[in-house]
Amino acid sequence: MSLITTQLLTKRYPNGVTALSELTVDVEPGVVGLVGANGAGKSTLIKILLGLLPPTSGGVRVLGLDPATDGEQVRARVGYMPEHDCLPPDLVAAEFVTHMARVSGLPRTAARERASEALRHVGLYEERYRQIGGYSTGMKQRVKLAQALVHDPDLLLLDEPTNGLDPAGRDAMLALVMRIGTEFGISVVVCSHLLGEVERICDSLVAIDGGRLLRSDRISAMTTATDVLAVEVGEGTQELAARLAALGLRPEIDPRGLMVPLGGEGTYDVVLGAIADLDLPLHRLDQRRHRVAELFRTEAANV
Ligand SMILES: Nc1ncnc2c1ncn2[C@@H]1O[C@H](COP(=O)(O)OP(=O)(O)OP(=O)(O)O)[C@@H](O)[C@H]1O
Repeated sequence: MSLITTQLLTKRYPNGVTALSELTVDVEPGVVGLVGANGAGKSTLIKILLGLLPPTSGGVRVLGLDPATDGEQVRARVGYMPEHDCLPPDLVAAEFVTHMARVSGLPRTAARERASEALRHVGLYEERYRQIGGYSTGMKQRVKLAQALVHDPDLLLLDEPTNGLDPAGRDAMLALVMRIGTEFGISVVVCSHLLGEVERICDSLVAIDGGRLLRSDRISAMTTATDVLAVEVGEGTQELAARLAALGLRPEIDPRGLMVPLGGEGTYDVVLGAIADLDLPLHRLDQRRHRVAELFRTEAANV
C-alpha cells in the first residue's frame, strides 16, 4: 500500500500565495526525503497530511486515510516533529513527553512508560529529569523527536529535524532518524532544504519547487553511473596513478580514491593489470555514481 498519495493537490492561502500547485505524488513506505528550498511548500504539505490544514483542491491519502475527513485517525497513527522550537522550558523532558503521550490518549502509567522508552530511543534517558530550558539545541530536537514517537506511530513526519544543529549534531540526528526507519520499521518523511543531507539516509526522495513536483523517485533510480572509474587501493595510490598515466589514462587523485576516466572497454583491464603488476591491495573498483545533489544542480541549471 502507498504511504502517501496526493492527486492534483493545490493549496492557496487567503493572501493569494499558492504554496502547493497540482502536486501529484505516490510515496512508498520507507525513509522518504521531502526536499525543496525555503518556501517550496514542505511545511504546508506536512500540515495538510496531518489534517491540520484543508487543501484548496485535489486529494490526499495518508496510510490510506483522508486527513481532511479522518484527521483524528491519521494523527493517531502519525507522529509529527515541528520545525520550530515549541517546547516548554520549565518542564522536565520526562514530564513533557508523558504529557504528549496522554494527549495521544494513553493511560497514565502507559504514558509514563512510553515516554521513558521514547527518551531512551533518542538518547536522552539519563537526562530525562532535567528541565528542557537547560538543554542544548540538539537535545531539544531530540525531545521533539521523542514526543513524535511516543504513541508508537506508523509514520513520522519530521520538519527540518537538523535545524540549528552543528555538523556533528546533524550527523547524529540523521543517524538516529535512519535507525528509527530501519530498526523500528516506521516510515519516516524527513523535510529538508538540504538535499545532500537527506540523500544519505533516504530510500526515496520527493523534490518540490515553488509548490510543484520537481521529481519523485527511489534514490537508486535517481543516481546514474558516470563515465569515471573509482579505484581505491590500500596503499600505493600515487604509484598507481603514475603507472596508469604512463599507460595512457588520465587518473586524478581525489579524497574518495583514484578517479580514472573510462576510455573504452579496455580501461577496466588496464587498471586491474596495473594493480596486479604493482601488487597493490585493491579495496574498491567501480563506476562512480552521480550524487543526487549533482543531478539537481544540473536540472536547476537547465531550467
Ligand atoms: N499561513 C500562511 N499564510 C500565507 N502564506 C503562507 C502561510 N504559510 C506559508 N505561506 C507561504 O507559502 C509558501 C510555502 O511555505 P511553506 O512554509 O510551506 O514552505 P517550506 O518549504 O516549508 O519553507 P520553510 O522551510 O521556509 O518553512 C511560502 O511562500 C510561504 O510564505
